[in-house]
Amino acid sequence: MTRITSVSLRRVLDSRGNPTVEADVLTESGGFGRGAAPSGASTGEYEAIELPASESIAKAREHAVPRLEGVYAGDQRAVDNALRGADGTDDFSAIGANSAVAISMAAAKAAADVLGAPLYQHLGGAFRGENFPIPLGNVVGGGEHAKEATHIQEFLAAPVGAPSVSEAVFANAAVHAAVADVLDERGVPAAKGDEGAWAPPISDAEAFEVVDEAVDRVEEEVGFEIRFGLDMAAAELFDDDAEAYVYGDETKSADEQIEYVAGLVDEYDLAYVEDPLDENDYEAFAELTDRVGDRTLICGDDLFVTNVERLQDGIDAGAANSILIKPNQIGTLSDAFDAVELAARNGYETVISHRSGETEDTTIAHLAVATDAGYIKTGTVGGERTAKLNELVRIADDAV
Ligand SMILES: O=C(O)[C@@H](CO)OP(=O)(O)O
Ligand SMILES: [Mg+2]
Repeated sequence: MTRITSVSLRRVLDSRGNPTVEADVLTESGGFGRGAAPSGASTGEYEAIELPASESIAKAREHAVPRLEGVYAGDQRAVDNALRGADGTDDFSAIGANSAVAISMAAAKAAADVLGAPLYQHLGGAFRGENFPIPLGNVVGGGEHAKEATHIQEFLAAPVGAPSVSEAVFANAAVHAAVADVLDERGVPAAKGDEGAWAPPISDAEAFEVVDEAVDRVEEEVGFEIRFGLDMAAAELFDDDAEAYVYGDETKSADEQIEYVAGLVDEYDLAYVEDPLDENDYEAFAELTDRVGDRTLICGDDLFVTNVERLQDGIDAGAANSILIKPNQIGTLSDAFDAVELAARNGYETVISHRSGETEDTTIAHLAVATDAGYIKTGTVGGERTAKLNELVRIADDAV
């Protein structure tokens, strides 16, 4: 029933207006699935390779599509193995991880369609967990996502005490709105960055004050605990030649960076810190985790790139205590599931994540529920972000 009869690929717009790959998968019994690849701006050095959309489509049409016809979409490993076999490299540099992930997601949806099950149920199976992820909502940002704003890439609201997904999602939107009020009161103009977060021309120190104040206001209003966290995207701050983290005119050594982040965790009771150190510095990650890992999540994004080998290195070194999962960093859903499983077996928390360049695709909302992830990072406002958040609200409605 789920035997694939056709795979078609096209170029569509992503949220930055760049071309990205969309895949449609059809099965012999009429099942249909559509998936679209997201795209990063602050990409990790070790990510699978995204090719220009047209090139990736041409290569995938030539090498992958013929291999996929006849494969069972319900057998996700077979689909993803066919993609790996068609590509023949470790990093999808032959057909592009953008085509690979779009097809992988489209096949999963086509199978769910045939089976008459929601995607989270198909992917998670009968024994999936009962938990719903806490959404981490980007409310202030800069770095590679907005020039002339903060050095730290993302300040993320974390509604850890929300009684439901819906209340969590609305709390993050309220923090986003409260940030606008606080900035306005301070006379700071603010445009928005790539993910819809406010991108004010203020220092990181002032951004901490603004977000702290906004979170306090909303916490009082809603009556449950809201904390906040960061994606420092420190690989983007790290200058290899200077061997230092560069914050405008200021630099910090690795030791100073550890000291700085540990201080922030305590001062602001941070719930979450992603990529606080360079993607090649497992040792510094381990040191920071040792210092503050009992009271906050230290998450590896560029560090692990959803790759089980890099995650295993991290586990061996004691680096971080959580992993960001981005299917397009590794190229297939099977690979993303393997990373989630390895993380879970070793007590690492998982955070399923969007990219800064996104589409209306909602797969990651289903993936988060299917894998029982503790968190999902998928923005706060803006259509390509609310597509996932609203899907999560629908799943929560549907699943009870
Ligand atoms: O660094 C990140 O975590 C992501 C998403 O927020 O950004 P990008 O997609 O640009 O890598
Ligand atoms: Mg990141």
